[in-house]
Amino acid sequence: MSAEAVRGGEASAGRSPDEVRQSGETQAGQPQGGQPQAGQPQGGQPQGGQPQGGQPQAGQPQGGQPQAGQPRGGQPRGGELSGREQAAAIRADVAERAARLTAEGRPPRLAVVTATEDEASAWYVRSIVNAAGKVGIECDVVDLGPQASPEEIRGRLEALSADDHVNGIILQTPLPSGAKLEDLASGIAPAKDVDGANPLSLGRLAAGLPAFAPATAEAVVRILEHHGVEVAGRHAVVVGRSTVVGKPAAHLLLDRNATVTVCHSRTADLAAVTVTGDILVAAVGRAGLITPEHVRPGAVVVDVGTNQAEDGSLVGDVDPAAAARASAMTPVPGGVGPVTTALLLLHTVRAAGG
Ligand SMILES: Nc1nc(=O)c2c([nH]1)NC[C@@H]1CN(c3ccc(C(=O)N[C@@H](CCC(=O)O)C(=O)O)cc3)C=[N+]21
Repeated sequence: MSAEAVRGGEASAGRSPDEVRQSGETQAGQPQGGQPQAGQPQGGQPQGGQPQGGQPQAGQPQGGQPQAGQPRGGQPRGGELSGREQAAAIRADVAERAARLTAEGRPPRLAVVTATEDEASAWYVRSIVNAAGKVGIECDVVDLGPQASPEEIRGRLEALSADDHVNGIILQTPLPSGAKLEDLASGIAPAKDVDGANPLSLGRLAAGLPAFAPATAEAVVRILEHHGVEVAGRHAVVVGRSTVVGKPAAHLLLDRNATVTVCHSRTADLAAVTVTGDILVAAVGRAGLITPEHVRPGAVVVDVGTNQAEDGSLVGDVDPAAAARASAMTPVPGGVGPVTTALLLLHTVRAAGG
């Protein structure tokens, strides 16, 4: 992958993570075996659904007013669904939990395993190390280099899984050719699988059982919750079917009672499908793939893409011009990305028992 790299881009569908949260009984984010949960508020009910008090919420028609798909005369458009404040709040919570764990003599520790020179991945690793340091999580980067063999990577994951000092493990993507995340990640102990990459985690997620969700997929639904965007009963269209983002995001949305459609590179007439979405999630890894014509007027758009533009800047999968048609849209940078990193840290303290 060169110019384009995404969290879970379709092209690199070789990654996974997971978690779940049910809108009821089983909650997600809980590793098996009575372990602590993954980044999820206890108590079942997704919060953030509908704030009381009549404040206009992004992406929610007020009082029977225009629905997505109808012109929204007079409604504010182009609202921004920032992830920065939410990420800061999550990190503050993580810092408290980490301090408690450290005081108890069991400092939380995350291992980041990487075998790539990909720029987006390198950026993410630096950002994890940096953020972990600030919240009091110890972070080891295990750089195996782009020539690492699948056996070598798997061996490391198994050793880290067996290491009592390590609470969380993330295997960065992309991987060297011939190595497949879905394959290798089965070497990550489910209780330490903080980016939900082990196929067991994804299976549990799909089955509605507790598991860590991929941080990026969880960030999609958390950002919607945070901004009070109603999900239940609405049509969510997810573009991209990677194991790290598209598929798990679809499951998380389904768990929150959305009606979910998943599109991909072989979808015939993509725009005809995406314009039916009240909520549109773009997780493909191609800059500008989603144009204004793909967006239902009044829809809420979540842009998961982190593509490097020719000038080196970071751009999403969604053409910024689409914001004018949306009632609200996540920015890139400053949207899903910061929440993703914060959730990975939250999963780590959860895995550590905090
Ligand atoms: N197993 C695995 N899981 C991943 O989730 C994963 C991965 N491998 N490999 C690499 C990609 C990349 N990725 C990003 C996460 C946050 C930002 C992020 O926070 N970006 C900032 C801005 C960055 C900038 O300004 O350059 C933002 O959106 O505001 C970016 C990229 C996760 N990835």
